[in-house]
Amino acid sequence: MLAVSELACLKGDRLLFRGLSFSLEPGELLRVAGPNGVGKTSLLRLLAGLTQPEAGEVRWHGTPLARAREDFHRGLLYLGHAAALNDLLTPLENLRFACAAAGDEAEETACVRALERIGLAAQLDLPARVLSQGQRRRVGLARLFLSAARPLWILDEPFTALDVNAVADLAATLSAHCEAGGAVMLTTHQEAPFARAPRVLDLGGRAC
Ligand SMILES: Nc1ncnc2c1ncn2[C@@H]1O[C@H](COP(=O)(O)OP(=O)(O)OP(=O)(O)O)[C@@H](O)[C@H]1O
Repeated sequence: MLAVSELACLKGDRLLFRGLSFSLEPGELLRVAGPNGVGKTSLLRLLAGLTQPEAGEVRWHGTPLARAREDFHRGLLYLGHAAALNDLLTPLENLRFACAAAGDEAEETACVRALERIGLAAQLDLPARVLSQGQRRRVGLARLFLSAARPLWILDEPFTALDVNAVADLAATLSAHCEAGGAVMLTTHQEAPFARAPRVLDLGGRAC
């Protein structure tokens, strides 16, 4: 699905990593590990097309990303580590806006169902500014339930601020996506009860 070869990432005047090669196949869950500041978020942002690599190549189903951008972005769900909500809008409005911005036609009823599924049934009509950190995180994660058709999920710290039950629920959702033929690449500093242990890509040992 995704093939990364000889990737290098420069931030400011600091080379975070170089010569990074790995692949991600359907059904796989890949956890990017390593200490704070090693470059995990930078790697995910680079793969999501938000920044450019200093060197190396990313292929999507065998085609260099530069020539497969449209197809890649149709197949990708990227959730960054910040909740990125408009505080004046409700969870429902935020979710519909995020879907529209990503080019997804999300019916109101489907969005309501996704928010209920993620545990926000009682917060549907509240302004996002009054939500707790865990609830803000859940608004973003509700997109998972509207993105089954996107095979590749790249998630930066998706478990942050979630309670124990929500962590277990999210781990089950990600495991189910992989079992259905999707792939997940994520960063997290905490353990989660995945159905199968994730493959680990440790950036710590590769840092420059
Ligand atoms: N514009 C920049 N100029 C210089 N350094 C930068 C710039 N942007 C990011 N960095 C540095 O790049 C490094 C990698 O940051 P990144 O957010 O990718 O780390 P991370 O592994 O995700 O860390 P964490 O576990 O804390 O989330 C950090 O040391 C950060 O300070």
